[in-house]
Amino acid sequence: MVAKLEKEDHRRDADFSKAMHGQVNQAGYFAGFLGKDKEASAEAAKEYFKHWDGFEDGNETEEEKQKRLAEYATLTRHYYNLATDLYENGWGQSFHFCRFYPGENFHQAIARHEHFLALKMGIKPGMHVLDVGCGVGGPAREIARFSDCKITGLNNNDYQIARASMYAHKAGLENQLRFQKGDFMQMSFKEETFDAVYAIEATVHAPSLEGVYGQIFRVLKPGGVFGVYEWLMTENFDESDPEHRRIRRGIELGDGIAQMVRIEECIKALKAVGFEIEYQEDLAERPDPIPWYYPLAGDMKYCASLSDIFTIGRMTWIGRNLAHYFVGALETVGIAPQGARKAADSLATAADNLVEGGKKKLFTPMYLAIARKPAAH
Ligand SMILES: CC(C)=CCC[C@@H](C)[C@H]1CC[C@H]2C3=C(CC[C@]12C)[C@@]1(C)CC[C@H](O)C[C@@H]1CC3
Repeated sequence: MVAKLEKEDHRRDADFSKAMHGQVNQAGYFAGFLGKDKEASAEAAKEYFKHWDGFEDGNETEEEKQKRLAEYATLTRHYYNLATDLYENGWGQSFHFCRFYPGENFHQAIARHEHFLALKMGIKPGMHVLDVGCGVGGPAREIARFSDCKITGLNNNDYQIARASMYAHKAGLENQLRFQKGDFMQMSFKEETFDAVYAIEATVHAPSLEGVYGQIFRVLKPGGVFGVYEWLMTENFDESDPEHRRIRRGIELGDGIAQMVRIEECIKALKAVGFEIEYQEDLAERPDPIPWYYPLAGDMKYCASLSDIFTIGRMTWIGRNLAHYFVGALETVGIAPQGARKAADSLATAADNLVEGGKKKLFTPMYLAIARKPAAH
């Protein structure tokens, strides 16, 4: 019965995705953006923003919060229905942050962050690895090449799965990569399937870290390793401070997150499901000369290549205004779907709050934990 209902849900989501995004094309954002079905896009925007409208300041009742947590799967799916093309166009195919060295360009730094995780986890050639919340597969392609392993990508958004599969094919990596639709809170993999599991800035979308880490623990082989870059509020975050709550809410709203918790809760959750923590570090605390949030702050002085000028220039005052009025104009004349401007604006809100949270050290997008499932379990 459960399997039948799950199949029906999957079919419904797949139909919606096809209706909204149409044919998956290689051109990415612009062609993809204009080819959207207007009605389905408006529906995705309505379904996403109904969870936030009126509660932007972070003042909501416990009942409202519980409702959002219960509906995390639809909330996240619709967030990525709205955000994926904007992300790809503005950031690339690896949906995460990273540290930067002076002179290192944006895409090199992003790839190094992925290599660092693979190295810390000790991913070896031939291992079968699970990527939880794989996006459009940027990190999976990089880690498959870097470590010579096989990766299964898990994601609950059909559009992202289709794009990840298309890119894997284009890269000639079909033998190493496969992508599967699924909910990370109820994975359909058999227990003890994978040698290693990683999650890059993805498990923050879960309604409970213990829930998703418990699933990861279950599908790992005994002795297997889990590596995660987690989004968390730091020990400086004060729940009773309205400014802190406003920043957290801005990040949650703009990034499709039902609820973001503190570092200590992440550690507690890892231990509670049975992991032995081998390494933990907030990489945002390293004394780097360039802050992780510089691209979102539009800080042009750190650009290290021509392509950086386009990526970072988008977030300057001029770039942001151009994007705002351009998307707005396209929506007004009916070229862009209804809700496109609101989606783009909510990403701008996300950017502002991520930068503020980063500057005030209230938030980290790169809490690194390497945890092992005990061998004799
Ligand atoms: C949402 C989670 C858990 C992870 C994604 C992290 C980042 C890749 C995104 C967070 C905020 C996003 C924004 C953009 C790209 C992807 C993020 C950095 C844009 C730069 C895309 C282009 C738009 O015009 C502005 C966006 C600001 C926010």
